Amino acid sequence: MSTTGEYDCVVIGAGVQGSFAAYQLAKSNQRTILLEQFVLPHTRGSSHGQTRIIRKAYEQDFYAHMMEECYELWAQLEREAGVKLYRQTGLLVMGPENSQKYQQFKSTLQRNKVPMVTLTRDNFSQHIPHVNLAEGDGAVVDITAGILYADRALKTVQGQFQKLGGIIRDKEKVTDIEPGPVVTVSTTAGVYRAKSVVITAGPWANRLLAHTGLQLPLEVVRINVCYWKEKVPGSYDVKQRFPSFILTEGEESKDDIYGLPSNEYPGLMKICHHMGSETDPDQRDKQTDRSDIDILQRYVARCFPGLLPEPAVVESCMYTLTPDRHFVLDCHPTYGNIVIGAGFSGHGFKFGPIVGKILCELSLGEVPSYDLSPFRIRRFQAKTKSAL
Ligand SMILES: Cc1cc2nc3c(=O)[nH]c(=O)nc-3n(C[C@H](O)[C@H](O)[C@H](O)COP(=O)(O)OP(=O)(O)OC[C@H]3O[C@@H](n4cnc5c(N)ncnc54)[C@H](O)[C@@H]3O)c2cc1C
Ligand SMILES: O=C(O)[C@@H]1CCCCN1
Repeated sequence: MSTTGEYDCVVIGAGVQGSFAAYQLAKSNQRTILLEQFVLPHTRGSSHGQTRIIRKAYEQDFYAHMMEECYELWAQLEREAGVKLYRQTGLLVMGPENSQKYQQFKSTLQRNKVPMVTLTRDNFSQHIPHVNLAEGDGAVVDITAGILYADRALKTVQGQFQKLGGIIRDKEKVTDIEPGPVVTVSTTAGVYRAKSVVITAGPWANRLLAHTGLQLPLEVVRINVCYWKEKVPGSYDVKQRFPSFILTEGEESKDDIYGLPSNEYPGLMKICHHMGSETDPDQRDKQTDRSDIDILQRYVARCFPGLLPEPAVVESCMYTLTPDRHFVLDCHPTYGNIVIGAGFSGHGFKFGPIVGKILCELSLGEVPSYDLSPFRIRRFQAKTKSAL
């Protein structure tokens, strides 16, 4: 059966960003439809899984600043829906004391007056048992950081969107976008017309943008999401107040290694490498490279003596990376009523509520609440191929 409809806005892609954009649009009284290619909930994109880190500890002030309001928006959603989405764990940031990256994390926390604790080599093991701090590494804790219950968050925001009258159509893949003052969106089941379209297609962003003559410099990588078994159950448990952590650089890798306390699978701690191997999003499981797991095994053996240095569970997820690892939040350069949220580069979940708000503002032609210069498409210059 074919469906057609007229809307104020069509949002393409029901991951965390599209779901929050749709919710914000519905809150602004926009007749909104959210289209998703797979049956919801699914594990084929970037927003699935039980947990994500939320933090203000960043190298850049603009992220720490956006997170101020974002924490409030998460709390607002929790109150509105009567669910718990956030749990404070603190975030331990470790890295070579003299490296620029580690120092930037530390100074951003200080400048933005984020409650924090600096650990010395002497008191480190008293506060963080069962972890070896590498020689020359410093350690600070962002006290306000924690974990978000990701799957639950997605379900909640989609539910709130529907309560506001929003429509979700899953198992409905967008196959064409025809730009114009009224945009026509064709799917495997129908045709929709809307004053504006928001594209939040995660790893598939360039597939959709191809219909609009735009390609962004995005690289899709597969991440092996590894869980490691505690030798003594409970050693790294969220209930024992073990924190989440980020290692900014280590002996094993120049890229971050990060972890979350045991929570979703009792007795298993999640530790991953913040980089993976390139993949086609439709062929994710054909990418079988395990070099990230090798790096992690060496790291766990060196620094987490209470874990077995072999992953007990490996799941998959994808990052959509921009060259500078900053997001794309912008209007299409040729068609102002096509709004793009893409390239969340493996750190976008925590920003969902604020990304949704910004994409809604762009879609309504309002002045965005934040300076979007780090997120504009024009920063890519020569790398952005416009086929028009
Ligand atoms: C292993 C891992 C760990 C992470 N850790 C953190 C963390 O600790 N903290 C944090 O803040 N962030 C983290 N992130 C990043 C965060 O999860 C992502 O930035 C975020 O989920 C991206 O959401 P998205 O909505 O852009 O993409 P997606 O979730 O991929 O959503 C895009 C959706 O669009 C749909 N779609 C695509 N094409 C079409 C089409 N043609 N028609 C209809 N629908 C379509 C897809 O099916 C998909 O559902 C992590 C990511 C991974 C993979
Ligand atoms: O966004 C985050 O907070 C984490 C940090 C480490 C890499 C993966 N994403």
